[in-house]
Amino acid sequence: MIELSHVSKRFLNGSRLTENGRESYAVKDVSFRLEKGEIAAFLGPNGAGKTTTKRLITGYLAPDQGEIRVMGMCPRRDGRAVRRRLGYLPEHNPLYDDLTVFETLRFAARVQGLSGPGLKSAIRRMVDLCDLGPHLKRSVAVLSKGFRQRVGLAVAMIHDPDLLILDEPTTGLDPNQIHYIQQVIKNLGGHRTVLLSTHILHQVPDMCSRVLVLCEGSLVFDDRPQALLARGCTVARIGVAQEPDAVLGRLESLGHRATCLTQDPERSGANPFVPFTVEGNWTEETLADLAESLREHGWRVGECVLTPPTIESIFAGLTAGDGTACASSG
Ligand SMILES: Nc1ncnc2c1ncn2[C@@H]1O[C@H](COP(=O)(O)OP(=O)(O)OP(=O)(O)O)[C@@H](O)[C@H]1O
Repeated sequence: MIELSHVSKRFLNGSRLTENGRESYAVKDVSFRLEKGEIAAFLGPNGAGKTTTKRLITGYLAPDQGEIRVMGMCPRRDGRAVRRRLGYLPEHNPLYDDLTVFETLRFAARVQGLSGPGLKSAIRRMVDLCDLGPHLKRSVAVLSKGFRQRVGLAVAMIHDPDLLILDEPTTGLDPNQIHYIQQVIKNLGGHRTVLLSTHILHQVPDMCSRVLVLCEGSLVFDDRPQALLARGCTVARIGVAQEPDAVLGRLESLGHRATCLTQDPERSGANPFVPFTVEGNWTEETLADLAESLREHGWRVGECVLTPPTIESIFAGLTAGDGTACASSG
């Protein structure tokens, strides 16, 4: 369905070098293949190269190196044919405020070359899928963000595309609307391929069958969500009755990355222990060793617990860029 093979893209902004003297690529030697029916989360920190990759897939940009195939076609050479089978919901969901919902759908259908009974049934399908029936006569200008997003999704899908690219489809929505959009997207899997970027990571395991993570232009992860979760390191939570800076310094000198969990430890009341999280692939044994080495330093150590990894902590480790994630195993 989509195949990228060693694709690179560089923007020439006068300077082609980064501060450390390396050539700067927006996308660097990226290869992946998505099959029909897959719902893939396309993740990465700001500036990782997600939008550039999506623009390469849609044919808006040409790669400097490598090859892209979308449904067997080259998105640059066969741009029109590719776009006929591709739906795109951009992050800011541009809609015409002076049209009603019905007019918006009709306009989108016409732009896709639909007319007559085909146009009518396409609108009906989208009204059912995105539950827009009671809102058809409303002006887009007065829609809530959630309904606006449903209309954007309907516009992107009105021509029944095989491939759907969604840019942050649930950002800024309330939990009910997020749930609704998630269900719509989940139901698309099987017969359509969906490439979806989001910063709301905890949605990913439930919604997606595949996860791609970009970092500084390179693909750093490509597998199932379960494989991503399995990569996580168990984090230690530890309470120490001591000045946070002293504890952080001590942990750092022992080779651990730690964070103080209380902004203002003075206010922690009767409890003298300041809580910290310490990254690493901890076990009960290695955590006990750490506590012991802090006690040997003359400090009182309180609660020590292991906390399972979250998708957010795994993502942070994958995209830290300094290779230290999960390195400090206690
Ligand atoms: N048209 C352009 N001209 C010059 N540099 C660009 C252009 N588009 C993107 N870049 C640069 O390429 C890099 C990747 O940007 P891109 O927008 O693809 O990242 P992103 O992962 O989509 O980020 P975000 O999550 O913030 O949208 C960034 O350093 C960005 O500044």
